[in-house]
Amino acid sequence: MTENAIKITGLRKTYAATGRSEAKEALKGIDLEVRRGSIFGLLGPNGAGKSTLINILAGLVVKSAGSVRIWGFDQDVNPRQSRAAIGIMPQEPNLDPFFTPRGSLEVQAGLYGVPKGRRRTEEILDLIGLADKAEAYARSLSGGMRRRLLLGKALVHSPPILVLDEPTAGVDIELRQQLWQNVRMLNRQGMTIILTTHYLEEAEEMCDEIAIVNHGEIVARDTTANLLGQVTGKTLVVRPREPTPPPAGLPPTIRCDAREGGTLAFSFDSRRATAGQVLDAIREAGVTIEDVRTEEADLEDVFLSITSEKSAA
Ligand SMILES: Nc1ncnc2c1ncn2[C@@H]1O[C@H](COP(=O)(O)OP(=O)(O)OP(=O)(O)O)[C@@H](O)[C@H]1O
Repeated sequence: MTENAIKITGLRKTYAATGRSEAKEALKGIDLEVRRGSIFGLLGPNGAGKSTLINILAGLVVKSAGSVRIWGFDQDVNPRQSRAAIGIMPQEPNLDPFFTPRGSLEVQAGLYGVPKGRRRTEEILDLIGLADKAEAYARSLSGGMRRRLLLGKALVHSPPILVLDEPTAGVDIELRQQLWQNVRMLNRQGMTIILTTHYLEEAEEMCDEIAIVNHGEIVARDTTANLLGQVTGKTLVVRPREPTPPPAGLPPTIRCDAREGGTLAFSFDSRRATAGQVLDAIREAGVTIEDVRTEEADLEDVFLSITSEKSAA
């Protein structure tokens, strides 16, 4: 039987009350399994509990209840092995400004007890594209280089699982692509990848499977394709040649709302009609189309469809 990369059961976290704030139940009993070898997306809005979950995996936050197994090691029974099985690229660059990239990687390897003969410092410098900056002080590195160094630090102990916490927030396109190339390559070599992101497009492109966390609970857990397939509502935004009110005479399956700026938004269910059929219906209803664009499903749509299904059930 194959062990999962991660197996979480009944995980709860309540942050204690402080003088200023009330106690906060950040995780309300999470069950989650992540398959070995997958690229797994953990999605959710701000404050959903993603960082809390990741920090528990990293051993930085102490859970209130439940069990966490990392690469088969129970965190409570084998804390050292479970910590060694995971590498975390944190959200915030927490680099010592006086270390060089080579120095940072060496220190990190030392912290994980990697013997000198088994360190992969030069290989990692190459991978993250910092070989020519190996002796530069961290404070002289660009934001993008710092991010890459954080990825390098997460890899020094050759963990089988890599966790990336919002790796592309505020990152330019070039760095984003480089980062994803690296991640794909590591995954091809067998590494399990877990990433959090706010961007559904990114998750759609990268992840095999996704869990959506909201208010400390998992509200959806499926393959990416299945999850996106749940969003069947589509919208065509039309700019009419002349100012036009929402036309009468549309089929009942198409809804029309007037938007600011004189555009009309036509919403329909993609299981019932194609965009071409909707465009025909719009023309038949007497609208002359100057311009048209589609609105793609985003994380919000997935949330809306999931929560409305739950409340309708
Ligand atoms: N140290 C803390 N003490 C008290 N409450 C906390 C602490 N850390 C997080 N919280 C609260 O727990 C909830 C979950 O926060 P968490 O940071 O895990 O969410 P998140 O999904 O990672 O959000 P983001 O995307 O903004 O990082 C939030 O309501 C947050 O205010």
